[in-house]
Amino acid sequence: MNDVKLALLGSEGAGKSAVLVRFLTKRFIGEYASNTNSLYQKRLSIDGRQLNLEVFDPCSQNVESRCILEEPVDWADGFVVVYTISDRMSFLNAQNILQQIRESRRETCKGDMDVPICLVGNKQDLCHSRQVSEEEGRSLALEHKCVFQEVSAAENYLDIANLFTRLIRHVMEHMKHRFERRRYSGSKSMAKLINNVFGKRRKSV
Ligand SMILES: Nc1nc2c(ncn2[C@@H]2O[C@H](COP(=O)(O)OP(=O)(O)OP(=O)(O)O)[C@@H](O)[C@H]2O)c(=O)[nH]1
Repeated sequence: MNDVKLALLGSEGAGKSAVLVRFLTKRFIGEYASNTNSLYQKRLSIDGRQLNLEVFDPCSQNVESRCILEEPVDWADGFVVVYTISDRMSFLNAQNILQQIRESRRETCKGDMDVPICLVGNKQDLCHSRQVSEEEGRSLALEHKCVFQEVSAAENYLDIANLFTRLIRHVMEHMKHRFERRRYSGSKSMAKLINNVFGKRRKSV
C-alpha cells in the first residue's frame, strides 16, 4: 500500500482546516482549533489503488516565519498552499511559501524541486469582496508549475475532492518516477561496478 504525505500551508484563517475537513468528511465545520499542529490520516482508494493518506496541518505560516516550513517541506510528498481570494495578504504569503518550498527542496532534497503542489484560492463564495483575481492565481500557479483551483470550502465539496484527487495522482506518479530513476541509476552503477571488477580482470587474462 502506498503512503502519501501532504502538507497544508497558508496564512492564518485562509481556510486550510476547512478545505481539508471538507475533503476528508464532505462537511463544512465553521471553526477549528488553530493553535496546534494536526496530523490527519485516512485510507483512500484512487484508480483502484489503496493508499494511506497523511495530511499535516501545521499552525499558520505568516510571511516572516520561515522555520515552520522546514519540517513539512522535508517530510511531505506534496503540498496544498491555500490563500483567501478576499485577502491579498494571504495571496502574497502563498507566493512567499511557494518560493520557500522551492528553495528548501533545492537545499535539502537533492534538487528535487518538481514536487507536486496545488495552489488553492479559497472562499470563492466571498467573490463580492474579492481582492485577488482568478487570473493572478492562475499565473502564480503557472510560474511555480502547480495545479490551481479556486474553491469554496463553505459551499462546494466536489471541486475540493477533484483537486485533492488530482494532487494525489500527481504525487503517486512523481513517486513512481523517482523510484524508477533511482532504480535505473542504481542498476547503472551496479553494472559499472561489475564492469570495473570483471571487465578489468577479463582484460588482463
Ligand atoms: N465564507 C467562507 N468562510 C470560510 C471558508 N473556508 C473557511 N472559512 C472560514 O474561515 C475561518 C478560518 O478557517 P480555518 O479553516 O480555521 O482556517 P485555517 O487556515 O485553518 O486557520 P488557522 O488554523 O488559524 O491557520 C473560519 O471562520 C471558517 O469558517 C469558505 O470557503 N468560505
